[in-house]
Amino acid sequence: MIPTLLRRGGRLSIAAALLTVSVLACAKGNIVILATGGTIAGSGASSANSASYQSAKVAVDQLIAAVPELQNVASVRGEQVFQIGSESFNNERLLQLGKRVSALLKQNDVDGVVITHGTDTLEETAYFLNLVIPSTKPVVVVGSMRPGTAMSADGKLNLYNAVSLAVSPDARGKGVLVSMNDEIHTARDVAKSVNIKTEAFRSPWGPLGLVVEGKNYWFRAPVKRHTTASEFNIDRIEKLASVEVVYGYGNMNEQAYRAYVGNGAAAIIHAGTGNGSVASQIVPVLQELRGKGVQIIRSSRVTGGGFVLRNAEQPDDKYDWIVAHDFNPQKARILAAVAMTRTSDSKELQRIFWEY
Ligand SMILES: NC(=O)CC[C@H](N)C(=O)O
Repeated sequence: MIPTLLRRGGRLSIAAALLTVSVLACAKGNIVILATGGTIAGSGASSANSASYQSAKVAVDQLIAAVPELQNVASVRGEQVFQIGSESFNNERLLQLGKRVSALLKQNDVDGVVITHGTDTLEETAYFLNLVIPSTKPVVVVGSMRPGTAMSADGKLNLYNAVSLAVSPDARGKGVLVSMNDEIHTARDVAKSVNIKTEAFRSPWGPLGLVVEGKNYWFRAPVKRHTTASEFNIDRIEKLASVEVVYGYGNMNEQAYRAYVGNGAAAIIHAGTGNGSVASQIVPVLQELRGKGVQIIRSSRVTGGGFVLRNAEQPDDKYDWIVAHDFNPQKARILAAVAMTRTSDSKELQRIFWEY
């Protein structure tokens, strides 16, 4: 471009060329970091405190200031949405965060959003956003396992990778992503699998790729419906359905199921043993609750790859129950809570569990 302009000669052309070059050099994408708390905003008493510290202490502007390298990859600004441990997320906070993400992504001056988040329920928020945000712009959810005050803290690099991922054109249209420990995961699959190590997040079907020194290396892409291909849209959701999880174990009793339904639960996620199996004394209870209109959704408490199929272990067709397929119980709760804003038909709900 410059030689062409120079050949045409004249001072104006040279000035235009220089202006174009400097605009191109500065044309970094705009990323908004929505901070919600967690260990990535944590602070400990000493640098040796990698595991005992207080989460949700450091404000978003301090997080950004601590990584000046962010400004090399994007124009970054922050908003403090919450300052909480992610165990204190609830449906109202999910909706508030989702609506803010959706509003930001509609702006022409926003190219992507990074959400800093505690790791305990990170996979639930990320999957929720994956279902309801109608945008191809990247949304990257990131946390850390050590507070910024600790030796070998992982937050800075995780944040740098998350921002460089969020500003990448090749991250568009891949649904909500989780970037931790140099890996890129789809929000659909990823789950916190270890609670003390920096390699805390795993996807049973593998990560989508790696991010190394701000460059993405992709190996696969999500095939399930998400974001712009989803039938759910945060802009049309004002309240999530009441869905509760009951954990399966030996010596099960019926009290938790009945208590939740008595309190208005529209669906119960049965976090069953193995294949989502149901103890013989619980089967008639779940049949009775289904008869009252409550949806019964069988999932597995198995970590790292639960997989529940219809009519395996229990006759789901006969009982009109639903299976959660490969979703862990907490993600099954999110999907059911979103899906039941649109339908209370069990066949439709089962279709949704296969498709998303
Ligand atoms: N590593 C973490 O982020 C855990 C801290 C806290 N329990 C949270 O989820 O926010």
